Amino acid sequence: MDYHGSTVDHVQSQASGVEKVSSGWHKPTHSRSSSTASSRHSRLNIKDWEVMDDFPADLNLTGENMQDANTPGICEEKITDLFFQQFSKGKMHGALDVSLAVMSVNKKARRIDLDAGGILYHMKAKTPDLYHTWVTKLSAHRTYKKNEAAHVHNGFLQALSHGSHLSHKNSPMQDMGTSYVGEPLPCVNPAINGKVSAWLQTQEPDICAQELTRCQMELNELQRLVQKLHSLESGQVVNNGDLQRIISMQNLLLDKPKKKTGKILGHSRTLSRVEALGMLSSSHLNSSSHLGTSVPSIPDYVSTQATPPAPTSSESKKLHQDICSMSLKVHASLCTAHETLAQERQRLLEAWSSRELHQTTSAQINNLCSLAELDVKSRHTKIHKLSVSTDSSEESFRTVLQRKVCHCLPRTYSSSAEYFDACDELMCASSSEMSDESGLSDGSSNSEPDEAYAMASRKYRASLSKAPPKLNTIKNTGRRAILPAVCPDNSHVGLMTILYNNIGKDLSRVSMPAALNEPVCLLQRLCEELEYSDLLDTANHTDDPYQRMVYIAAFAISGYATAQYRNRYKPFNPVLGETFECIREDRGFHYISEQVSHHPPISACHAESDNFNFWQDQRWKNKFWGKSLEIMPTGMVNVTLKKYGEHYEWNKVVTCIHNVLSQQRYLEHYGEVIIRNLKSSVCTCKITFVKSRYWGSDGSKNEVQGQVLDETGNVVHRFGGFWHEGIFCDTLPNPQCIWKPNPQPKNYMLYYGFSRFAIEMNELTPDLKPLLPPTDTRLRPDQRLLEEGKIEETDKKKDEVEENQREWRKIIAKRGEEHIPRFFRKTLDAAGREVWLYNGTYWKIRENPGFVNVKNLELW
Ligand SMILES: CC(C)CCC[C@@H](C)[C@H]1CC[C@H]2[C@@H]3CC=C4C[C@@H](O)CC[C@]4(C)[C@H]3CC[C@]12C
Repeated sequence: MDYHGSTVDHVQSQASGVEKVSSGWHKPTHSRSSSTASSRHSRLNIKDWEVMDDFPADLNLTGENMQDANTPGICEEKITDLFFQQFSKGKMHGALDVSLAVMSVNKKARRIDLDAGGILYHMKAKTPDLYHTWVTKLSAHRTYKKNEAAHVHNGFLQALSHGSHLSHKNSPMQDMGTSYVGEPLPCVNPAINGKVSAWLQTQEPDICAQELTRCQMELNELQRLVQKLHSLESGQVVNNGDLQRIISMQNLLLDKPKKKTGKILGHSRTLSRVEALGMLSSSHLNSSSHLGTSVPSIPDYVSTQATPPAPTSSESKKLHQDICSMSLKVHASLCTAHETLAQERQRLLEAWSSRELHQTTSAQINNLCSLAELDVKSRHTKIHKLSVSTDSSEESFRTVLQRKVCHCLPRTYSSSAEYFDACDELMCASSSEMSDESGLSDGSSNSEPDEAYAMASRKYRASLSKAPPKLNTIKNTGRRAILPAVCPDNSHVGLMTILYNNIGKDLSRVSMPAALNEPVCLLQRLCEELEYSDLLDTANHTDDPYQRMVYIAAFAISGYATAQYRNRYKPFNPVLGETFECIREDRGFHYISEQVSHHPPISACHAESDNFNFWQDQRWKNKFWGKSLEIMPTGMVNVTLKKYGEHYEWNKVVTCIHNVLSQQRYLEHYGEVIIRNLKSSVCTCKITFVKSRYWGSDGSKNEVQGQVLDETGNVVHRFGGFWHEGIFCDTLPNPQCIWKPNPQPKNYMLYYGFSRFAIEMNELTPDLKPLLPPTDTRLRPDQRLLEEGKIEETDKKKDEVEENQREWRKIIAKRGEEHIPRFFRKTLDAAGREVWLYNGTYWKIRENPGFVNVKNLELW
């Protein structure tokens, strides 16, 4: 399989050595990636992507066909009963459950993406034929598995109604495949058991299926009669396919809303399906069956096609009668089927809205949902569609008035121009798109074989484990060592429900309840990248330029360490003009940051010490793949070392939030970082954040490897390790561990997973308060309330802050003005990129005349 044509061809042949690349497909480059590489490829049109809500209308395969989906000439991948597997050199290297993955296809580009949460496959077919074959087979397999899942789901409910535990040996769940093996199935509360049981007993589970089968038989009979009549009277043979199409069109048209306006009303999904098929079929019918522009109803069709001017024979008279009576039967059966479906729907609705059942079973229902993933899939489809739009308009301001988590039916919010706390922009990207390529999926410029990486990785791990651990000695910094309140449990917050309730919105426009927030904002998250600023101090005292580079590299890696424990909550999104200062006498630096742009959101920061200057402006793009969200930062990080007058600059890698919508969320960083010394070409550094190898164990997670190269490209130093565990450099005169993350504070899981450094950031001491500008994050009331554990008040306050900001922005816009950041100015760097640089005023004003004596922004 191929990600990006020729690039990947090249990478493949290098990366996998003797890899047999099939005539049609290439192996996915899953394990190495380059965030920089992604920009090399032109972006394909988003509109060309379609999220498969299986099953393609024109395909008529059954899942059974998929048991043997080893399409010839399609490399070494195959679809087995449950999994998409990848083979290389005869070894199975990875597998994903195709039926549970979100599948998006791009026919034009012949691309297929499968997002299974933990694993993302991006594939490209070499020919349209192969593309078609794969889409067909994958879809057929998924449909088959879905039906199977629905069956199991049914079995599950029946088992519930009989009070049996599903993990019973012979439970249908056993057939579901390895993905469920070992997972404890929901334990059933007897009260619910009774309810479900009563409910199930009142319905005959197969009645609907029986009705439909009957309908189908009758329709077949009707079709036979019409055909016969037609050939008898006109001598023409009615095309079997035509009639079938008409009938299926009729079925679809039943869905169509009464009102036929140009605008799509009602249930968008049903409509789009109808419309899509309608477009397909009607154009097809127009050309193939002489039926004109409109699609007639069955009776119309029967009368136009089958009714002769006058009955010509007794045989045809008889046929007419038969057709009439059969039509009546079909009508009656359809009515019964419709009624049964309506009743079932009503029962489901009632069961769902019954508070008691709902509350007590929500966990179990969640489980069921994730098992069957049928409904979830359709939501994914919508969410996926939402996420493709870019977020650049003023209209993305959004306040969710009703923040309580609500499991009720989809609700729409009426507020049109709203401010939102972007994940409020988790999503807080400058743009969010469904992408054609990703850092992860990109062909990587990494040329070393996987084995070499794996070996080096084992070596680094062994060396790191021998290095003495960092002692958990809490140095007395005079700062707080604990947050005032523990974090709220947000496991009940159904993200899917929130997103479902916001259908039609870009992901980045969806506001979340405060229980999902952590009491730091993105300006503070940026500051956390300085937690290991001592590495820069060391670099500034290292005379050898190559060794110096090793420390700079370790610093660049260390900024990612905090992600290990920070995937349950999201930072506050700073409002425009918000600032955050951080003076760390103990570490010798002072830091200032400001939110300089709202659309796109940009946070600029600058820190200075005796040894270094550090600055960056943070902006990024989102790519949502259905289950995972990739964050692709676009700004550069800059460090100057005072002693050597050097300026280092590097890019950031992609951060992927896997399983973003579930509690199994985790963060991964991947891609390549290139560190350049802008003042001298004596050395450069390449760091690879290795994408977790899907065939590897947990041992290969969070791997990082790097090299310092001299001017001619020779490797001078090698280092490696894990961004959450430490970095070891074995080429130094004295091979050593150059960085290890600080041990986490006690009970850190109760405190948002914060490090000691993070705990200290938002502290507001009485001596500091009068010195801060009123725009400082520490003074932001909603964040303070959250820190104090007052969740409900936080929600209210957050609305107020956002409302305030919205009003202010409206006023500025009305005046035709633009907000000018106070402490940063926009300029172009040497490479012509737009950057935000510190304008030097903050610390001066703070010192004299002091922020209390100048005009400030009132943000809250
Ligand atoms: C639904 C919610 C609770 C999910 C949690 C989302 C969290 C994990 C997301 C939201 C915003 C994200 C951050 C956005 C931007 C960056 C800058 C990048 O250079 C490193 C990763 C980092 C710092 C992200 C880490 C993960 C992050 C904090």
